Amino acid sequence: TATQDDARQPKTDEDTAVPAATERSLIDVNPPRGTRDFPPEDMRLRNWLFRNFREVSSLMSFEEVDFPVLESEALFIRKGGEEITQQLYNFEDKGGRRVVLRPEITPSLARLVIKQGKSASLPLKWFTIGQCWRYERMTRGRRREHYQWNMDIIGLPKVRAEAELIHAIVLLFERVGITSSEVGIRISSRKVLQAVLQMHSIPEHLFAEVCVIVDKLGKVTREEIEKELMIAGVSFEAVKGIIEVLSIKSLSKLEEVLGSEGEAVTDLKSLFLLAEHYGYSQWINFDASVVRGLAYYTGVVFEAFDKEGKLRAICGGGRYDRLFSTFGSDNIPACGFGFGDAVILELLKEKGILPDLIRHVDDIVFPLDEELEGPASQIVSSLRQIGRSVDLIQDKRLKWVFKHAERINADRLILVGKSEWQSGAVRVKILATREEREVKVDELTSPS
Ligand SMILES: Nc1ccc(Br)nc1
Repeated sequence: TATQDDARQPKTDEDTAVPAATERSLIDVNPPRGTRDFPPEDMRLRNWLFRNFREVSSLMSFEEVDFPVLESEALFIRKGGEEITQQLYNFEDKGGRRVVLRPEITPSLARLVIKQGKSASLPLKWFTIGQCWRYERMTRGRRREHYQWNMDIIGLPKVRAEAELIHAIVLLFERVGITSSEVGIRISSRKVLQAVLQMHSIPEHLFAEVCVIVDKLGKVTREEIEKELMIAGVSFEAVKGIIEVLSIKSLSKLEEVLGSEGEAVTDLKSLFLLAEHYGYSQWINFDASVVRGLAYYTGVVFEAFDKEGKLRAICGGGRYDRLFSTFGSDNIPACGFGFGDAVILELLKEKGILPDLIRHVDDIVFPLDEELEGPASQIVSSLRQIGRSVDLIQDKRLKWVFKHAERINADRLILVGKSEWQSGAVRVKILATREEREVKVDELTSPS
């Protein structure tokens, strides 16, 4: 468009009549703060990643769903002081409604399950890939949007659901070339923390808030954690107990501390046994410090991380068995994870294993002069009719066309020339063999 042309370069052709001294102010060509454009090369990489998300979802027999990026603010108002609810991209629309650009997917998913009611026969295995937003003061210069692959299993109370979700994550890593020596999946259960709070008679209503605070372990100082826990009403003794239990790194040690009968230990032992059967034990380890930062998790929680510790969590998730009742619905057990589009690509880049995503087109068609544009269009149409991708080139010199054919890895370059056309033929160059010959037009669409 004119603006883009102007943006690219000032006009120098004498035949472009630009008034001598016009005031032209260039628009800001950058996207809004914290957001990204996806020019073709980046879009090819994003599509490659999303194709892998979709293929894993299909391997697991998950159904795709989608929701509006715009949601009612009420869906995300919850106690517990989570970062995600303190950074809502919220505003009032022209109808005076309080709305948000969604910060996560799970509440929308729960909303749709409730809306579908009995017509949604459980268990449901749903996935989506959607853009999520946060409004963060740009002081930290972090992105304000990212895309998340979400996989959720609704209606299965047992840890075999979590075992399925972790299998999906492992399958994804294997597909994109990541190994278990580079990435691990830390697993724990919030029932560990629940047991500790019960041991110290900490009231249930503090559970979610304590989880959100404890999730900051490793991100803020231990003193800060202890201070926030005390402010939240957790006794000094309980704070010590919490920190002590969360430093446990083995299930056997956890069993020593909590006993063998509690749900935390039995759930985790079942999950690690299932992992053996799936054959992905080498990807996972128990780590009691994993609690995740979302208030609504109630059971098993997990997150994938790069073992060099350079990056933020690659993905994370867990069981949320009370979310539906907090929305006023009959309660439905559920678990799920979110897998962002940014950290995984940073990791692949850092490992030097980003895929080389070349362009390709089956045919390039180029009329050698203007009066042959009609015949060229006729050829293009017949080729596309049989499903061949065709790049029709106009207003270029032949030298540029040859270079372009190499650049976009065309299989064939079809030159429409006057003399050949008069005998119902065109010149075809096969790029792979560099062979060039005259071909009858109706042969172009026959399987070669
Ligand atoms: N929840 C959320 C949304 C957007 C980004 Br970027 N990160 C996290």
